[in-house]
Amino acid sequence: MRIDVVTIFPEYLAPLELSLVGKAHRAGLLDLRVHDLRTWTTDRHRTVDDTPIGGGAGMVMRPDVWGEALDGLLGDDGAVELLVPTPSGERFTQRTAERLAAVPRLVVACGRYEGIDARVAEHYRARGVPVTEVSLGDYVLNGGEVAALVVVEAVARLLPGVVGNPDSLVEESHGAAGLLEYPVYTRPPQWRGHDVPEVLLSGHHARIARWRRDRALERTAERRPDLVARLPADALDADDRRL
Ligand SMILES: CN1CCN(Cc2ccc(Cn3ccc4ccc(-c5n[nH]c(N)c5C#N)cc43)cc2)CC1
Repeated sequence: MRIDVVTIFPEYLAPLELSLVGKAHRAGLLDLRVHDLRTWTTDRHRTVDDTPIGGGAGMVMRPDVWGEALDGLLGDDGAVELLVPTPSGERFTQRTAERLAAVPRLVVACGRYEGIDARVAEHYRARGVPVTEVSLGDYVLNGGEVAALVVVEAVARLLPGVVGNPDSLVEESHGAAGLLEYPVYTRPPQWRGHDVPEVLLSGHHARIARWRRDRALERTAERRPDLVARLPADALDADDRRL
């Protein structure tokens, strides 16, 4: 999979050269390329923004500079998806990450200021490019770079060979079960007067699995009742319903 990230702050994406994503990049499992949007400016001040038409505070990113940058990165063969982080986007979820992990090429357009001129997304949609506008959540960031870091990491870890133990991708929070993750522990069994739950030391796998599911259900009901409400009717068995 190839991911191109376009930004006026390329150094913001430097953390992607660390850890798993960096290893995947170096191993050739992920072709990650970061581009400075100012490369495509033509004036001596390398201008990427202008005042908003219709008035309002702040500045808007110019369509012409973005067009020059994206024309070079987006074909019109549909094999490339344009991802635009924005406060007004659809919520980015694990389902989004799973879908994007199957896309051959992704171009992430990181806006700044008040955002990117709306005609940019409109133009590439009209040219048949799949364009997805995503938001990380209901809070305000200063630009799309943090979202790009999140998207690249969430997608890259789903690519074959990136995560050492693929089983760890199965039992994940917000995974197929739709529940939050159960609490995890490691050694020592006693730490500052806090003991690991006895059942986890029992070696009784069925009881451990039951305990973990119970804790996941309790956590989800307590912290994310919206996820419980979305569970399919057959998701909870009789044991679950005793809680
Ligand atoms: C007058 N009002 C009219 C509404 N605007 C709204 C607004 C517009 C842009 C920005 C800054 N910004 C620029 C590009 C960009 C991309 C993503 C995100 C982003 N924020 N939160 C998420 N979950 C994000 C994601 N993903 C923010 C971005 C902030 C606030 C304010 C002024």
